[in-house]
Amino acid sequence: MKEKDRTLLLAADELARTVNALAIISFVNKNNDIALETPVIWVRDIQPEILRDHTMVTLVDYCSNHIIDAVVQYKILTKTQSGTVVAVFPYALLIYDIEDTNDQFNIEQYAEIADIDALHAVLSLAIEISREGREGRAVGTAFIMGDIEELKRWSHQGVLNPYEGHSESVRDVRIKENWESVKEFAQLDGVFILDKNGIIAASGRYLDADGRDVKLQSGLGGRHLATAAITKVAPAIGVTVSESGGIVRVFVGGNAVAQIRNDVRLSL
Ligand SMILES: Nc1ncnc2c1ncn2[C@@H]1O[C@H](COP(=O)(O)OP(=O)(O)OP(=O)(O)O)[C@@H](O)[C@H]1O
Repeated sequence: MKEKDRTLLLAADELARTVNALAIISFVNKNNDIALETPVIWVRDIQPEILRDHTMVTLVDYCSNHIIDAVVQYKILTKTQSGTVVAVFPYALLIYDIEDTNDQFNIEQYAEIADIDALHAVLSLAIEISREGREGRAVGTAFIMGDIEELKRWSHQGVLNPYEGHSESVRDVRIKENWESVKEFAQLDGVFILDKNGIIAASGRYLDADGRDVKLQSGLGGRHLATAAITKVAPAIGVTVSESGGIVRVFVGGNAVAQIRNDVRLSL
C-alpha cells in the first residue's frame, strides 16, 4: 500500500472516531494489513488517481459525486438512514452526512407504495444482478412492486410463469435463499411483478402500460419506458437493471427517481 494512502486511512480513522462516524468509505486501494477501529467499506473498480493533475474544482466535483453514489448504495445495502461517514480519496478526506443524500433518494418516502424491507431486498438484489450477470453475460430485468391487482391488470404473461402454484415462502424476496432462483428467472424475457410486501407474483411478465407520454433520458429503451409507464398508471415502484451498462434505476410516478451506477461498488 502506498504510504500516502496508509496515512490518509489512519487520519480518516482518527477523524471518524472524533465525529463518531458509522464507517469509512475508502476510494483508495483495498488493504487488509492496516488495522482501523472504524469499519471500512472499500469501493472497488475506481481509479481516482487519473484525476491527479486536474484542478481543485474538478476534484471536489468528482469527490462529491462519488461519495453521493457510494452513500446511496451504503444506505440501501445497510439499511442506514442517518449518521456520518468519512470518505477517503487519494487526495482528500471528506466528512459526509448520510441524510444529505435524502434529496437524491430516500427509500422511506415510498412506504405507502411498498414495504421498506421488501424494497431494500429488491434494490440489493438488483444491484447484485447488475454486478454479477449470469454465466459471464450481462442480465437486464425489472422488478415492479406495488398494488398487485393493478400490476396484473397492466401486464400479461409473456412466457409461462415459473412462480405459478408455489408457496409464498419461496416467492418472498425478503428471504435471501430465494435470490438464486430470482437471478435464474431474471434471464427470462419480461419482468417480475411483486405485491407490496415483496411476494413475487410472476416473472416473465410483459408490461402493457403505454410509454408514449413518459419522458426519460435518451438512450433508454423499451424495458425502462414500460417500467416508468406502469409506475405512472399504478401505485407501484419499478426497479430496472439495464443489460447495456448495468445501471440500476428506480421509477416512481413515471419518473426516474434514483440511479445506482455499477462502477461505484461497495464491498461490505
Ligand atoms: N413492455 C415491456 N415489458 C416487459 N419487458 C420488456 C418490455 N419492452 C421491452 N422489454 C424487455 O426488455 C428487453 C430489452 O429491450 P430494450 O433494449 O428496448 O430495453 P432497454 O430499456 O434499452 O433495456 P436495456 O438497457 O436492458 O437494454 C427486451 O428484450 C424485452 O425482454
